[in-house]
Amino acid sequence: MKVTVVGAGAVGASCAEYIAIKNFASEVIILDIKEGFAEGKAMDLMQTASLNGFDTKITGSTNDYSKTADSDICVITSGIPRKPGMTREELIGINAGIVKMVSTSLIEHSPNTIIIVVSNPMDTMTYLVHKATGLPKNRIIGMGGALDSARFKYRLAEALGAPISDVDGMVIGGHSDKGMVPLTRLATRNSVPVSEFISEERLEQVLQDTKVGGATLTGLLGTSAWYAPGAAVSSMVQAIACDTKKIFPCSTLLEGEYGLHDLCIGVPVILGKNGIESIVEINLSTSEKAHMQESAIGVSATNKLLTL
Ligand SMILES: NC(=O)c1ccc[n+]([C@@H]2O[C@H](COP(=O)([O-])OP(=O)(O)OC[C@H]3O[C@@H](n4cnc5c(N)ncnc54)[C@H](O)[C@@H]3O)[C@@H](O)[C@H]2O)c1
Ligand SMILES: O=C(O)C[C@H](O)C(=O)O
Repeated sequence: MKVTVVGAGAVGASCAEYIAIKNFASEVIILDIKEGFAEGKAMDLMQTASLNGFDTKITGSTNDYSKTADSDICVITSGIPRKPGMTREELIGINAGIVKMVSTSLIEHSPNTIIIVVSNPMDTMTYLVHKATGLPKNRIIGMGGALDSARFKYRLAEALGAPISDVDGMVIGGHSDKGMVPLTRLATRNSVPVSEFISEERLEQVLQDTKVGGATLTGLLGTSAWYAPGAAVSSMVQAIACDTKKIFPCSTLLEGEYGLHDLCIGVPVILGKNGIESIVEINLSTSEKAHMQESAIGVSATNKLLTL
């Protein structure tokens, strides 16, 4: 199993580290445009191998895509992150050009690969990769919902005073401050609806804190987060590499599912060796449907800013 991660920055390196520590891939290539940067990150990570007990071989490359040839999975984390006070959508001007160039370079060398898009604004970048590469929809997957759901579970556990392992919940919709749709109605503590334990007001606070999870961290860190994003990507890579068929909310091209067309947005999917094995259509309440519709309008408006 060969995995390429483009962008050796905060998220790319964290993602490569978690993939290596989980020890399911034989090879991870990290590629960056900055001279020597990916090679340095790869060497530093390889020097953790004996300490962390993994055999994954990590190699760095400065923009040499021939090193990425025949990758089974490629992750795109290249591009600029936001600064405090910015929205993810404001990154489109710089990141669209980077993501377009990177995705076409990747498939030149790995025509059968599965691409996971991380760069922001992620739903629009995932749509752009569709337009730029023409790959089948099961092989282009945006990462957002896995991270947002992890943050949702963190906030739920905090509100419930429960261990996170006792909590389950999912966030669908666009990966944006306004567009996320945390499914509070379906969240549970060990199979019991969370509404049995906490008030509607507290649950609303959990929902709001979840939606601004990325912005909150950006305010604290001065740049956007990397540990949870890296862990979220690595879990998706593992599900594909090990053909687990686990459900993750992912950004995927919708062609009528959830009543939506011609955009990529977060919905539950089954991940396996073919990438997206299927989209899971769950019954949403009237208000969840309305939030999803509103979220889709936001994503489509950002898509319109692309020059395709
Ligand atoms: N989808 C998500 O949930 C999620 C989560 C976190 C971050 N992000 C996004 O991921 C991106 C990366 O964030 P980061 O914190 O790692 O940023 P970073 O600045 O630490 O790293 C980005 C890296 O991309 C490299 N790069 C730029 N242009 C490139 C090119 N053409 N080819 C190869 N490499 C190139 C840079 O040299 C840099 O090393 C940002 O757009 C950020 O908003 C998304
Ligand atoms: O918040 C950001 O800009 C980065 C990322 O999308 C996140 O949610 O951490």
